Order: sequence, then structure tokens, then C-alpha cells
Amino acid sequence: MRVGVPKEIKVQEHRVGLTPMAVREYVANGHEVLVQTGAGLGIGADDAAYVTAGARIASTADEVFAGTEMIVKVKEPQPAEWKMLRRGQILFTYLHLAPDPEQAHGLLESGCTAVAYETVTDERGGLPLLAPMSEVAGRLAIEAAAFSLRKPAGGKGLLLGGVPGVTPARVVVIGGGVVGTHAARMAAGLGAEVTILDRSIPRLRQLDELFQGRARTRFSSVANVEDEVLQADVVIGAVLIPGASAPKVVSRAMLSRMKPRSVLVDVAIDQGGCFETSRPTTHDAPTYEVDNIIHYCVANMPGAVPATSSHALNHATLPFGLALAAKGEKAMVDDAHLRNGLNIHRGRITCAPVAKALNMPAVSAESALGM
Ligand SMILES: NC(=O)C1=CN([C@@H]2O[C@H](COP(=O)(O)OP(=O)(O)OC[C@H]3O[C@@H](n4cnc5c(N)ncnc54)[C@H](O)[C@@H]3O)[C@@H](O)[C@H]2O)C=CC1
Ligand SMILES: CC(=O)C(=O)O
Ligand SMILES: [Mg+2]
Repeated sequence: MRVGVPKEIKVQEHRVGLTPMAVREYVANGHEVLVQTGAGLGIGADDAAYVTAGARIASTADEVFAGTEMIVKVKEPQPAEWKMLRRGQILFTYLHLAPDPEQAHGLLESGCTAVAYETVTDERGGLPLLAPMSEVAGRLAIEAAAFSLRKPAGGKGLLLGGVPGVTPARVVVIGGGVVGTHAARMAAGLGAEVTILDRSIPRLRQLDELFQGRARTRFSSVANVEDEVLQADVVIGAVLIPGASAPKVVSRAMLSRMKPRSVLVDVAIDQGGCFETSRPTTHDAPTYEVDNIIHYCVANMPGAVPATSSHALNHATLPFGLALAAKGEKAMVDDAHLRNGLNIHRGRITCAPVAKALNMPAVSAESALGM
């Protein structure tokens, strides 16, 4: 198959869909790879590195989209990219369609076959193509919070871990999945006082084992969330219902009762955000304030550390991308986990939670693929 890698165009997005390592694997499997010039510069991979790996270099995104059967990206396509996609062309990338009706319409009109990294599943019930970026974002969330607590950054002037004789900051993590676990590990490692809330009892049991007392666990009821949030210096929003819009777990009414200049980091913003007052921000202007509470809501946090995150992402996407390149849409007929990634197929939505969030009709991926 001819596979295309355009340069990412979202604000401050420096990751790349295929690293030279991955290009070499595609080429070794008999595929042709067309990479837009400069696509890898954010990770220190110049055009020569891609040529060495076996790619051809295209001078424009137009050339990449027009000359290939599958596009491998990182972030959801931007409006200029919807227009370059065509019927039957496979798009393999993050989509986060539930809070994004404009993108959904753009992709439906293009007729493309859009496979979303974030809804591909594995046999253990996990999300293997979301997990590596959730690991990155969970860790970054604590860096972002620590920075936002500092006085020169406009914060309340608190050191996350405190020092001997002075109490540390209270960090509350809502959602104890991949993002939540990595955020809690970073916060606990820095010496903060950490509480993790989740609605899954089995998950709370695992977290209790994992943290061995270095983080408290608590069931995520409305009352418990409120109790924790009102005492917090930092709240990390890390809930997910796969494919769906994030549930709102912190209301605007709670903000005025929180400790002044506390920090909310809404990692779940890519699914619409789990705080009522969240709206997406960019790395250029990552924070804003509501009711004296600092909000950090960057929707592509791992884009800030592309030299780590591009490699972690490629390690996870590679086997699925190779299957799509080898078999086209049949790869999804053969693999139910990859099929769960199918969000849009030739003008129809094929992911039920996405359709529900957008209030649009859906068909099953099985019927769309003629199974
Ligand atoms: N902003 C960014 O740059 C990035 C955002 N993300 C997003 O972070 C979010 C979390 O991702 P993961 O940790 O990988 O998901 P996950 O599926 O591993 O964990 C989500 C957890 O939320 C829990 N949960 C669901 N409803 C809850 C509620 N009402 N209260 C408490 N817990 C609840 C689930 O039981 C689960 O343990 C997703 O929206 C993901 O897309 C991930 C990577 C980067
Ligand atoms: C998962 C996601 O939204 C990101 O890595 O940017
Ligand atoms: Mg979006």
C-alpha cells in the first residue's frame, strides 16, 4: 500500500505519525511511504533520516494526501485536511469526535474510512493506542500543575511536595486509569498528598495495591468528589468513557468554594472535558481563570514532548498500521479490536458512543464493513 505522513498542523503539535523506525518497518513489509518534507523535524528526524529509512519525500500535504491510500497522523485532521481526504482513503489517527461535530461532518463528507486510535481496544479491555499518550499526559499534568502553583506563573506560591516541617500540596486525581495512575505516581514521587477517585471498585483495589499507602483511594460519588475538590490545591481530571463525551464531575458552583488559586488540569478535555468550566486551550496559551481557579486544558499535551511521545505512540500503532497497510479495510474484518477503532466509514458513523454524543445516526462497524 502507499502510505502518507503529512506534517502535523495543529497549534504546537510537534509529533509525527510515523517515525523513521516505523517507516523502515512499513518499507520492509513491501509498502511505499510518502512523507511531507519537515514532518519529523519536531523529533529531530530530518528528511534525510526518512530517505535512509526508505521513504520518499513530498513537498506539500496535497501531494501526500493525493498520492496515498492511507494517511497516518497524530492529531485529528484540521479543516484544511478534511478537504484533502477522499472516498475510501483510510485515515489512521486520533479523532476525539464526540465533542467535535464540525470535524465529524468534515470527515463524513470526505467519504474517508476513519480509524480512531482512541477507540481501538485490546483483549484486556484496555485502549492500547491511547495508553502511551495517557502515560505522557498524566506525567505532564503534574508538571503543568506544579508550574501553575508558582507565584511568578500567577499561582498561589505552593511547592507540591512541601519541605520537612511544611505540609505538601493536596493533589486530587479524578479517574484512576492510565492518565490518573501516571499523574498520581508523579505527584506522590514529588511528595504531594494524593487522593485518587474512581467509580470502578476493581480499579480502586488495583490502585490500592499499586500505591501501597502513598496515595489514598476513594469511590467517586458526587459527595466524595465535592469533599476532595474543596480541600485540593490541584485537581487532575482524568475520567474516560471510551468514545463518549466526558462526564462533568466538577461543577461551576464548586469553584467559588475551592481554595483560592487552586489549579484544575483537565486532561479529559479532548473528550469535551470533565469540569463544567473547561474549554480547550493550546500550548501557546495553556491556562485561563474562572472564579479565581486556574484552568489548564491543553488538548494535545503530549505534543509538547514529541521526542518522547512520537516514539511511544509509534511503538503502539505500528502493528495495527501494518495490518491496515497489508489488508486495507479487511484488517478490521479480521480483528475485532482494530474494528472498534472504526469511527466513520464512507459517509456513515460506525461508533455508537460518538453517534450518541453528536445526536446522529450510526450503523455498526460490522454492517459497514459488509460482515
Ligand atoms: N489532553 C491530552 O493531551 C490527552 C488527553 N487524554 C485523555 O485523558 C482521558 C483519560 O484517559 P485514560 O486515562 O487513558 O483513560 P482510562 O480508560 O485508562 O481511565 C479512565 C478512568 O476513568 C474512570 N471513570 C469513568 N467515569 C468516572 C467518574 N465519573 N469518576 C471517576 N472516575 C471515572 C474509569 O473507571 C477509568 O478508570 C481521556 O479522555 C483521554 O482521551 C489522554 C492523553 C492525552
Ligand atoms: C490522546 C491525545 O489527545 C493526544 O495524544 O494528543
Ligand atoms: Mg478536537
